[in-house]
Amino acid sequence: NYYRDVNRLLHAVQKNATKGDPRSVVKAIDNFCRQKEWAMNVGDEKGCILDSVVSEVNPVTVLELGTYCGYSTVRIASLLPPRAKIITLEFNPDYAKIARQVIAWAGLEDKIQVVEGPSGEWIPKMKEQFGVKTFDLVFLDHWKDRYLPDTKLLEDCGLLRKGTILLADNVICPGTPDYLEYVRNSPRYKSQYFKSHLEYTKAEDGLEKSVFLG
Ligand SMILES: Nc1ncnc2c1ncn2CCOCCNC(=O)c1cc(-c2ccc(F)cc2)cc(O)c1O
Ligand SMILES: [Mg+2]
Repeated sequence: NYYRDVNRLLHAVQKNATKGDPRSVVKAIDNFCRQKEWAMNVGDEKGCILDSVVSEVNPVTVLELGTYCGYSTVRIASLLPPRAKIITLEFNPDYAKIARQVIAWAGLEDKIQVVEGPSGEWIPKMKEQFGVKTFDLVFLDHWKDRYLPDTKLLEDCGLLRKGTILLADNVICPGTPDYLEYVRNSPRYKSQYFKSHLEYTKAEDGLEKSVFLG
């Protein structure tokens, strides 16, 4: 079952990655998913695009929607300045448990807060619960039909500021048509598509980077 698979992914990290070395954790997961079992991490090809956006934005406050095993969480956190923080929301408690251990192996617990529960419930509580004013970067990688409602929720809760970057995974596969239509046609966003491939495959996929104009 799916839980056993993610457990094997964790063991591959603990076996092949150097404790405290985030990039070796990323490498170990990519090798495992390429050679042993596909898993829905953003992967190494789209991961490089993610790295370049993170390095360009140099965010202090990051929100990630959909932690899964923590691959992109570790990838982002490894590029953040010292005081920067990531809040990452995961709905599935089994995934959250694995992600916490992957994050601990990478030695990034101090930068990352894994929050369990549905994004729709937690986004309205961000300010009061975590003292967040606005996010500098939001990485959307959770249920594809939640990208649009959660983006509107982030707007309504005043969690986006002029210049906040939204980076969305899987806009082609599995696809997020309503979200794409919104960010590409709304006067409140400037959007750009980064063509790539579905993690560990030759299928087309890509990331959509959208700047909130306020
Ligand atoms: N806090 C929260 N609130 C609400 N919902 C939440 C949540 N936290 C998690 N969830 C639930 C969903 O989490 C996982 C979402 N990710 C994907 O489904 C995904 C699927 C594929 C894929 C699969 C099969 C194919 F054939 C082709 C592509 C590829 C990807 O890169 C994906 O990211
Ligand atoms: Mg994804």
